[in-house]
Amino acid sequence: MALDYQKLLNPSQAAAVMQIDGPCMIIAGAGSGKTRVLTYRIANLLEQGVDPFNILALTFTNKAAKEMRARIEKVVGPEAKNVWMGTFHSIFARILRSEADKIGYPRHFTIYDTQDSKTLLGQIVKEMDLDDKLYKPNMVLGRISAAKNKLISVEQYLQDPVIKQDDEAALRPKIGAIYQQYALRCFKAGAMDFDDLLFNTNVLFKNHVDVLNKYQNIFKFVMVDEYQDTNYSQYLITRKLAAKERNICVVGDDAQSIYAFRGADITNILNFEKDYPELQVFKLEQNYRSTKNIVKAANSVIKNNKAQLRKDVFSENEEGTLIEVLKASSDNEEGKLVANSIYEDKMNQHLSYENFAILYRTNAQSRAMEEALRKLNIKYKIIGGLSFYQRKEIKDLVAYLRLTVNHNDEQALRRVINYPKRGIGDTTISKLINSAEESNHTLWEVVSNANSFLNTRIANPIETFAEQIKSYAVLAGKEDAFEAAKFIAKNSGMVEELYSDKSIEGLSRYENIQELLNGVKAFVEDPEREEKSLAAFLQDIALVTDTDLKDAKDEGESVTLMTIHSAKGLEFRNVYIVGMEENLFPSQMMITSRADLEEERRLFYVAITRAEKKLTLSYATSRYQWGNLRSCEKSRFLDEIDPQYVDFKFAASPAGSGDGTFGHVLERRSNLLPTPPRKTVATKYVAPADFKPSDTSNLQTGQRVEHPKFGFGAVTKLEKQDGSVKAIIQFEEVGEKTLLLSFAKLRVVS
Ligand SMILES: Nc1ncnc2c1ncn2[C@@H]1O[C@H](COP(=O)(O)OP(=O)(O)OP(=O)(O)O)[C@@H](O)[C@H]1O
Ligand SMILES: [Mg+2]
Repeated sequence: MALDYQKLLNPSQAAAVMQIDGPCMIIAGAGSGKTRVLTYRIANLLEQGVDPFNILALTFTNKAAKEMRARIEKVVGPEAKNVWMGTFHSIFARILRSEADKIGYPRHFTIYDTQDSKTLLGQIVKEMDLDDKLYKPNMVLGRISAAKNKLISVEQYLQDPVIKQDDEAALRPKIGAIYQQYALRCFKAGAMDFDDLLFNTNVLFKNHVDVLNKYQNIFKFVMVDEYQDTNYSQYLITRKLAAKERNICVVGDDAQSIYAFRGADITNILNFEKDYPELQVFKLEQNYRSTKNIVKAANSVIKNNKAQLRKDVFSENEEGTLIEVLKASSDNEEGKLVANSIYEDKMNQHLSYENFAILYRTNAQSRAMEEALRKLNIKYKIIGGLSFYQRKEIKDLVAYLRLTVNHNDEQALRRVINYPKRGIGDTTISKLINSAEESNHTLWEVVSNANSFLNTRIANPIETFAEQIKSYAVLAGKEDAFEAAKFIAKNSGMVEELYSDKSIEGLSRYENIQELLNGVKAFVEDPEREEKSLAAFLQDIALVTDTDLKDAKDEGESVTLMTIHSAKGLEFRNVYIVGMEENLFPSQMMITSRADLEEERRLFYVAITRAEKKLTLSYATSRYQWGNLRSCEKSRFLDEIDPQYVDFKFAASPAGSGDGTFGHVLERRSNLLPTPPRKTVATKYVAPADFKPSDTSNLQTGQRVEHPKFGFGAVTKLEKQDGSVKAIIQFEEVGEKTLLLSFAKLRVVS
């Protein structure tokens, strides 16, 4: 049955959906249905008889792609499955895999994650005898990444006089040399980092016109969501793909461009108009997501930006409640206020915790929120931060799997060559690395022929290890991913190693390994997967983005916590934007120029426009940063919102209190709380499942800590005694305890 687009869409949306031939662009405000238009546009193409294999839709997260696919499938049926839909990285990783030989890569190339890239850069800086304080991996990776996203190759980087001048002025003249070595090492290891996936796609299309032709014929219709956040490398890929048919449709919002720091380029929107003079432009002005108040407040904020395309966004939804502002005396207090408010709204308005999201500027802010939510027994999930796949034990097992599929994967090899311990010491590993360097072999080639490089006694365990890995490869060639992974987890000794550790953390690491194996099993049993090999599984997990993890471990009804960056495109009934303070939001690091401040303001605009019904902003007048208590000033962004949309009553300093603390107001809030049933709001401390103790060798008095049994507390005194250190800690719930640091499992929370 054909869809009634006139009913599902407003006239401009419907017009954009019906326009099939030729380039089109929709640059419109938040919540105006851009993503909805793309979804129905694909549905319409399919209804018109377009082959799903001829449609390419690029989204910002895999999760967005999944949702879009599910919606289309609902209306047009299972053929929606065959539409090419995904992030730039996942789609082009797939294409690179089938064309890898053309650019000299193995078919089963590894994808290095950011951590792998940084580790490798650290190793290179050390090998080159450079100052690691000057050449911090994070900074170097940022430079290399920026170069790659502008398609600047190693050769160009080394030759460009302007770049040379820049690096010299920054007293970092060796970045080019590091880039060169880094690219070489990745290539030798058969590995690509995230930026390479786009860079190499461009290389592929540039050097192999036949390949480009092939994909131009496949992708007769190209669509891009969140176009404002594409970088040059992505822009060029889409331009090349659409060059033949010119059926390209992009949607975005210049007011929501928030990735300039990663090379996203607003000029891509302007270029688009130049590239396609026959372009049709559609305007969408009605916001369907949020109340009038929220939309007007968002407009009043973004108006302060000079650099933006003028557009009016309005809402026909209800007026809605005013924006609430909460003022707290500290970050912990802020957590409490937010948690209380969530609890209260959930109870009074019969909502589900799924309706709530807490958004913050930096991941570190989640700590105070988590603490407060846990105390009220409110379930939450964190998107981003240290994700499942970044945990040590998971990375260890995944390294075994990667090494099985691609023996040359140097970072994986270095990670597991002596884990679990098999008597291959650091000196030996250094020797192997040097031998590889000197003889111009890969590390794996040296490892698998260790006898030719080292004496027999040292070489034997190394060769045994190599044989082991080779046998895994044989197995992985015959069995599916699950059988292979299960065998490798056991045979490598990892399972036994973790099982023998009976501590709480040891147990949770063991469970994480089981969880990973469950994931592999689900992958293998998914009827929609054609390829069930270990290599296919690895590709799947290499491209999990932070936001995708929302689905990874669904713990039922829970509040969502994430950075504003990961909230792009999403919507929640009630939204809290916390940490509305100068130097935090806008971020101190980001406001050295007007352009940076405008990017921060766009980020604020993105945050506001995630809310459907209720928006709450909060700030604290003091906050722990780097272990010190600092006083903070409220964010200038709060004053930029037109006050007629804001309710400051919760933030008003109580008359006559004079000290500016929030005691009275807190009380007022607490009075508003319905008396919670005792069971739900237990004061008893509950340790989180993933509790991880910190290194406490530098513990200071005054620091806040968390103990798996005693809960939260502050260190009041540290005493040295017979070489060990005793800490006296005042716990909030159980009072003072004296603990020996060498035994106590403490997590430092600030
Ligand atoms: N014509 C319409 N009728 C009913 N609901 C609509 C209509 N258009 C959009 N919506 C709804 O409004 C909400 C926002 O739409 P959508 O997410 O597509 O907006 P967007 O422009 O992509 O927003 P963002 O800029 O945040 O990505 C969604 O819940 C969507 O289903
Ligand atoms: Mg959208």
